[in-house]
Amino acid sequence: MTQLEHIGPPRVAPALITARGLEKHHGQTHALRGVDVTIRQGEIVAVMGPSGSGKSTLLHCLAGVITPDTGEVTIGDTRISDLSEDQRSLFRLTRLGFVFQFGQLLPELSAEDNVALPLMLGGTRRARALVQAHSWLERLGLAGMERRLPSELSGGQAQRVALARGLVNAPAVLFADEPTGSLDSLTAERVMETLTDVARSTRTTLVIVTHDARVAAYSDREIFIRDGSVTSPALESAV
Ligand SMILES: Nc1ncnc2c1ncn2[C@@H]1O[C@H](COP(=O)(O)OP(=O)(O)OP(=O)(O)O)[C@@H](O)[C@H]1O
Repeated sequence: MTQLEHIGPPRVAPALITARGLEKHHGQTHALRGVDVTIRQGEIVAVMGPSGSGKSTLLHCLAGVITPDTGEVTIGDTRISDLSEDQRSLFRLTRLGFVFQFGQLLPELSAEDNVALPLMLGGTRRARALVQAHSWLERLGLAGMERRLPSELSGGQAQRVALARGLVNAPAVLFADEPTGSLDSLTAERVMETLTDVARSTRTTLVIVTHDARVAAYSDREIFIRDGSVTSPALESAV
């Protein structure tokens, strides 16, 4: 690209996730109190806040894992609240990726089968799914470990396998809930570098729930939640 091509108005990516007026109760607990969130295509966003503030509840509403009591979530041109439960499952399987704190790899499956699983559940044949799984494992520095069981991997390696599994279906959005919470700080940094490098190079939108400022430092933007409401970063730093 020449320097001239940089001249002109800044290119602003379109909104990919729009949530409006999200309210959610868990029993007596008012976990979300009218949350509005807009996340743009390719953005890396950290959702931060104290324990119990509603971060995971927000992530689960955005990803269609749970439905809000009121309010709407749109991803791309799909209004999640309009989908039936089966349609939401299929949408999650084919359009979204997930990474959790402890990886949640299936212990009886090898690394390659764990990564291939979302594709196979979506109807891809095993041989073809394994080709893509191998390519992601190699990209994440795990070539040669395809046949290992999760118990034969280090914590950082297992979390990379979980990243590969989250990315294998080329999701529009990768949701990560405390993705480095079970790792030591050096391994956590390496996993975050890998995660954000891959997200940037593939233009994958990344939503990370974390209470760790070192993890949030890898994001483009932070959304702070306190007592179920979004607060501004300036307000948060004053609290
Ligand atoms: N399934 C549930 N049943 C009852 N209460 C729940 C349930 N899930 C969450 N809560 C409550 O809702 C509130 C928000 O929980 P949430 O898990 O979203 O917070 P969080 O910010 O992700 O917390 P943490 O950082 O500790 O994981 C908390 O008070 C929690 O106890």
